[in-house]
Amino acid sequence: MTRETFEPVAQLKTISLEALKGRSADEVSKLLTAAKEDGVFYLNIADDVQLKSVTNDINWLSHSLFNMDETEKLKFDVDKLGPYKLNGYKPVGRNVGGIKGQRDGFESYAISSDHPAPPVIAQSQHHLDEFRSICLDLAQVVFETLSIACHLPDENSFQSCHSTSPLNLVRLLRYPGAMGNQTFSIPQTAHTDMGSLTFLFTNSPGLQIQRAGSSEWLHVLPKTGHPIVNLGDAMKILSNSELQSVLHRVVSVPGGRAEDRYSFAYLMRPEPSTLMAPLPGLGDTDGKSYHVPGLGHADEKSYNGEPVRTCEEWVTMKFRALRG
Ligand SMILES: O=C(O)CCC(=O)C(=O)O
Ligand SMILES: [Fe+2]
Repeated sequence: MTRETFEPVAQLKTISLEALKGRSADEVSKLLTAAKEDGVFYLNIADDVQLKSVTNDINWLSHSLFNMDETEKLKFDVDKLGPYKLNGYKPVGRNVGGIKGQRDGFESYAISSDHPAPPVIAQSQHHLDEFRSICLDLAQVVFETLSIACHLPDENSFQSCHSTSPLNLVRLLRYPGAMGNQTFSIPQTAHTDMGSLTFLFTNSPGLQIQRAGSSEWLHVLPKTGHPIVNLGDAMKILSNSELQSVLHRVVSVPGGRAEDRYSFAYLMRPEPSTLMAPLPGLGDTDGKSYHVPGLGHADEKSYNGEPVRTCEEWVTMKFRALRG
């Protein structure tokens, strides 16, 4: 496989976690630019020994889990384990694919709360807890830095609406290589993530992004010790579109890969009761009044012509549209 197969390459900013923690003015401004212009960046955590070890553990879990028999995996069907799709297995082909008429080409397993799960997940519980806790710490640094850069007061900052939301999840993914090897295919269709921040870990190329206003797809190549951090729709809405959510997809390049592609991510979402509208200080709702049956307290406001929903209601609505 040649590197040329994965051209053109996205030149993303690399943000140093250490420099963010030290509140380096240059790094704060670099992060803000990346969040405004790209909605995605590499986070340099290369020196973090604990994270290196836990990513190995999660990789092991992922291989063990996906190597189980399909019938075993389907006993934990994500669509049968709760409305928010926070736990369980999605087989290849359940979603639409990236090419018209084709289905998706990846299997995934969502893990959030205590739920019936294969024994291998129970065995990895302490690794999962460690992984979540590290990602929450990383997210806190990113939220605090972006809040400072956007001049947000503590009480209405990005971190104020994120703690350990029950809507957060770990997602393990496997893209079977044999399926993608014959022709160009798009196993994961173009989408923006619905939540706030996604910390994506992978050793394999295949991820592409498209910048706003461009039709060109750019490859995001994996970088050891650097999770890829995406901003999702929630950050765009909370920031009144000051910050971008990035459009991305996963492709298979002909002849580029015979082996399976693995990735895993920690997906962060706001707390369930957070209103999906700009944070005070970054914008305003339309001031129109809506009555939306069943939406309780959110019926007074609208944003961009849509009723303002809580994050919980909004996640449910997004999933209905995705599977639809
Ligand atoms: O597998 C990847 O690299 C991307 C996964 C992704 O975009 C997602 O699960 O939302
Ligand atoms: Fe995504």
